[in-house]
Amino acid sequence: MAAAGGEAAAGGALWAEVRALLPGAEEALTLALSGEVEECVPPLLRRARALLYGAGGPPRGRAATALRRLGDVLRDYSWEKLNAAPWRDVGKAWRQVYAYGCLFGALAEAAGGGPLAPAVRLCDMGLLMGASVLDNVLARLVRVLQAHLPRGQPRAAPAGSAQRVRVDPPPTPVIQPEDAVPHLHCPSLEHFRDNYLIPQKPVVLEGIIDHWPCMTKWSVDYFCQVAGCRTVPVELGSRYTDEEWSQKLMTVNDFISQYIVNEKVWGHFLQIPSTPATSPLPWLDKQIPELKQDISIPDYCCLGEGEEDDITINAWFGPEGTISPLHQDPQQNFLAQVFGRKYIRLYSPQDSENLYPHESHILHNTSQVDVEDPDLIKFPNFRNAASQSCILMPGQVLFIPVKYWHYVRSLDISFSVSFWWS
Ligand SMILES: O=C(O)CCC(=O)C(=O)O
Ligand SMILES: [Fe+2]
Repeated sequence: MAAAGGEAAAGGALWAEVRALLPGAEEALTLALSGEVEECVPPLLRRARALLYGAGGPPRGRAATALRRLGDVLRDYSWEKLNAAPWRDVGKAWRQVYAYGCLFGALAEAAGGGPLAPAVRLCDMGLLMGASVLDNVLARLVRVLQAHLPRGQPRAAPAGSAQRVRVDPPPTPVIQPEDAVPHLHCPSLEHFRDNYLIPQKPVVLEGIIDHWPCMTKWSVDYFCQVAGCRTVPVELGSRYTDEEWSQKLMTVNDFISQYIVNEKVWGHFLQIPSTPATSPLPWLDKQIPELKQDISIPDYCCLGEGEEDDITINAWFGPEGTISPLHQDPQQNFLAQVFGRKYIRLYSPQDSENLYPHESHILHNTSQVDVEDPDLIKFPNFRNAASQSCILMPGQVLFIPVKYWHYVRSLDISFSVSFWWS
């Protein structure tokens, strides 16, 4: 009895915190949308709102079941709209309906007093695929839910890993001094601007991120602890040009246990040096602000003309052997290495014709050449392309000028953060 009473009290505390995120009165939750949706949708939203406020406490029993179902219907209906057109053409109102579907579903789960992982997943889906509603309530709700989850455990070694045959990693490339990207320690803004930004020359900057909290805090275990239960977008496949490459949503814990901890096993079975990678999608920014607090925007970005809010921050977390094929991006880039090492090869945009970009529009920014094993019969001019290379070490930041071609291979389990700026 005592235990049940304790659980009820804990559930009550959770509901009180959840409820405090929502307006006090039913009409104050306006359900405003930024555009038109089909006329059957607003009554569904209002019905869900009435169920939420009607009980005076957490919806229970039939009210909870009805709220959960309405959440399902709102998500299913808007999901079809989200997938019926290219992403940029999907109306914001439909993404808001999807977010409301996630919100009502997550609230029904939280009210039910059961495990909270499904509610966390719904919040993440809404954050990833929906548009912000009620002053970004899903981000605030997931923080509350996470605080009530048991804190993630450091990962255990995979069962039987000690007996498995380990594959030797491919050798670390040797870089000739004449091909090495220059290194600079904390240059002044002017020196960087005049010698690297204006002439568009790559450089490795040292000493500029040593004070970032991520440098001491972040590790695979730390991610399991702060974000293990969070659903994030992941890219699976050794390189995005491969046929079997795909994107998937999965929890950080699942990604780590399947693709980071077991990566040597993969390498052994598949006899390939490279294994799956995580995503460049903005989950760091949107979903897990705890991690974003541990980094900052490099001061040198102020030399650009764009606004700080327009800087795109990408997180790259993957096992040893993950490859980003040779490609170019439309903005300047600071690629900051937090842990692990990366081998990076760079080619000037002036060499583009020697790099054989794919012909299709979608892969036009990607070279067809496998730079570490080029087919010189198929791509003979590749031998005329001049490259620079570096092994990016933890604490170093590589400046990649806009449109500069870059090829990246992780030499260890690696985490990098890139800042795309203009
Ligand atoms: O680190 C990687 O694998 C790729 C990084 C990259 O392409 C970028 O930051 O633009
Ligand atoms: Fe890139």
